[in-house]
Amino acid sequence: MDGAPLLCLADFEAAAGRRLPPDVWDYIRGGSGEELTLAGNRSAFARLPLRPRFLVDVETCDLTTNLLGASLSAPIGVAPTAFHRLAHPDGEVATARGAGDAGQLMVVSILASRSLKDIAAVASGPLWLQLYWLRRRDLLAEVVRQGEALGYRALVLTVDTPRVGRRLRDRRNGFAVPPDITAVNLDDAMMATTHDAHTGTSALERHAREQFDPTLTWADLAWLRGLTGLPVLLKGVLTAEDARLAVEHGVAGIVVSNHGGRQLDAAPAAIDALPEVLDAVAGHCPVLLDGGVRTGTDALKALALGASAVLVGRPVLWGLACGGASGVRDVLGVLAAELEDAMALSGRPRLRDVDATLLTRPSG
Ligand SMILES: Cc1cc2nc3c(=O)[nH]c(=O)nc-3n(C[C@H](O)[C@H](O)[C@H](O)COP(=O)(O)O)c2cc1C
Ligand SMILES: CCCCC(=O)C(=O)O
Repeated sequence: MDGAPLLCLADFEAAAGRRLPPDVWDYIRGGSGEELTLAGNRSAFARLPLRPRFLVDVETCDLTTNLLGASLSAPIGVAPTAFHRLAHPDGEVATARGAGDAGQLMVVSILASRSLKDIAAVASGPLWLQLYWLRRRDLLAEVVRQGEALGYRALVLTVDTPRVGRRLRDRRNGFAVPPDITAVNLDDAMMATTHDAHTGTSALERHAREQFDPTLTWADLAWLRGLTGLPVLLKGVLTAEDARLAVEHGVAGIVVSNHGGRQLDAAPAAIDALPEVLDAVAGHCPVLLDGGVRTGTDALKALALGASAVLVGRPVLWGLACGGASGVRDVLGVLAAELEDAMALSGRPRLRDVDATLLTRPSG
């Protein structure tokens, strides 16, 4: 690691930005279109003040929680992001080690650059597997079977990506995935286009147009359910209407997310979409959130609104770039320490005390 101490996630971001090649850095940090949603994910958190209570015994704050049967040291996990070897040579194996050391959940992307088997072999914490709906259903089914056999505990189907958003940084850079980094859990021939660099276009955008199935509808979920006994969560839900449909289709959970501002630009900030989704779900399944979580107080705000946990995407890649497994452990550790601190300083020592009164004055 650099000489300067890395005390908050912004420190990891600055250090990672100095280490990574400019086109990879742009791929990681960028959003789509005018990057309104990317900025909104942060500014929406900043607009929510917390209402601390005092004269509460906060000597011990308990962050431990249980999510779909998995015990976690804190309600904070790793969001699925593609190609971790872009950030560190050990890729997802380092991430899984770091997340396990931190006692936290890792959601592994179907576009992981290490095998599901190697990741599972080092993981001491729970793993979930994220899916994109591929036109090649045979490959999708094979990945699901493999994940289930290896002990991945849930599937997270990302619904906000019928195609990849207009990411102008990647188009300007002619971004393509370097030839030595591949989505090893999928077919090499199918992934070949991800390495195809052309100025003015993004190889990942072109790849997704070819390989992701944009005809996916609610009716197709039954096919996925028929393949596996694993719980299925949907990632990318932003409205009450879709949340209600998700519950009707028997999902095990929902991740409120706008894909870190990388898909529909002008989609609502994740934290702003959370209340309507929670309202519609009415306790039928856990609701998680990702997008712009950078501090313990951000996490506390999402939990106060009713989220069961938060996930972080880019910060994990910053940790990886700064120090591999220990960098990931440290990023997750800083976030958990900040959350613990915020719980103490707001007079909410247990997660069950973290409720809407942290944000809104109770009536009466
Ligand atoms: C570089 C990068 C790659 C991503 N790859 C995936 C992916 O493979 N699957 C997926 O569902 N989401 C993917 N995402 C979205 C994340 O899961 C998550 O929604 C987002 O990063 C959360 O926002 P944050 O980065 O502000 O924490 C990716 C995000 C980034 C930044
Ligand atoms: C082809 C999709 C690339 C992974 C992804 O979801 C992202 O970059 O946001």
